[in-house]
Amino acid sequence: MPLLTLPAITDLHDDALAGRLQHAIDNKTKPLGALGKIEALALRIGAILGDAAPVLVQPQMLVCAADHGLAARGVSAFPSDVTWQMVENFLAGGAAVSVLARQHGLALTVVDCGVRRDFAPRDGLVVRKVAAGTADASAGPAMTAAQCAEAIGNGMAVVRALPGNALLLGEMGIGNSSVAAMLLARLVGHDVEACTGAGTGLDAAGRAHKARVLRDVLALHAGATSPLDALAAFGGFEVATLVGAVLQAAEERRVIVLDGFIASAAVLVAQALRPNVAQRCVAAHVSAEPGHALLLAHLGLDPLLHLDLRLGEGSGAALAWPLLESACVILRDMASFESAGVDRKGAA
Ligand SMILES: Cc1cc2ncn([C@H]3O[C@H](COP(=O)(O)O)[C@@H](O)[C@H]3O)c2cc1C
Ligand SMILES: O=C(O)c1cccnc1
Repeated sequence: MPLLTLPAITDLHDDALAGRLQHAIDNKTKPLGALGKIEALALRIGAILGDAAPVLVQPQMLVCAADHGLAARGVSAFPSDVTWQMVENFLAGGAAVSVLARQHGLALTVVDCGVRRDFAPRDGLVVRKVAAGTADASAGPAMTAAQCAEAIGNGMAVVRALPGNALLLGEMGIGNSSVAAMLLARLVGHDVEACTGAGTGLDAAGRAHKARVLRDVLALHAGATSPLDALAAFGGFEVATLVGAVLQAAEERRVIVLDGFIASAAVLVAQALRPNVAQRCVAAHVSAEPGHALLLAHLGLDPLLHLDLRLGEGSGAALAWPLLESACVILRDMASFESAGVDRKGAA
């Protein structure tokens, strides 16, 4: 009996639709290609939603939170308690992702995937706790295969219950930039040093310590080479839950909006499991974490924004959201040369 059945993700390739979308964009009242990357964005959203006049409805910001045993090894500038404190802040409406989600009309759902502290029930909180934090990955696997499967299944179930056709990815979990670095190093083959950044703000010595710890953890789990084994070895519950969320959203052909390094690491795992996932993705921005550019390049995704963000939470995805809406409005509402009676280049 498999622990979990992952959805099949079809290839979106559709020459007829791609042709219609390209024709629509090229006939808008502008020089060819003049809307730059917004044109590519419009083509992508149209392809994902299977519609030459796409409408984004009920966008969902999903912030998955959990704690990491590895945080005890001093790989973050902040203590693990910040994870639950920030969950409270998300729910109280005061965090960056809370205010940006409110500004842009994004429904915010926070998932307790494995935070060490329990939360009082309230609107906007979904409890899908696998355990109170992962085990220390420097001593053994962060999670068992069964826990990993449970978290992925949780992410699938959470998205299944959410309306809309767009999913924005967010996360919170002190220590999780280490998880993203190790997943990138293992699944793509980069040296871990190149994947390791300051996270919440380590200085040079702290970053060197972090890279040493991660190198040892990678060596301890040298046999964890498959996507699921690597995910179980390094964690975390929020990343695994996001993997499930991404797979479910991909199956349903929702537009998946990546945030920073950590949310993107969940997409890296999902794409390694199901190679058509990245077709459904939009990279909101490239974060200041050095691994993020490497990760996006591997996925073949071109980030919309370069803002030196290094926050996570889904904040960058929320900031990029208006660009997705603009891309759809351009496809739907902008006049064509014919409809507006504007002469084309070379017309008499
Ligand atoms: C106050 C505060 C708010 C945050 N919101 C997101 N993160 C971010 O920082 C963490 C990753 O960095 P590291 O691996 O160095 O711990 C994640 O929880 C991430 O979302 C935050 C971090 C802090 C301190
Ligand atoms: O890029 C990110 O997602 C990020 C970077 C630093 C800290 N937390 C998140």
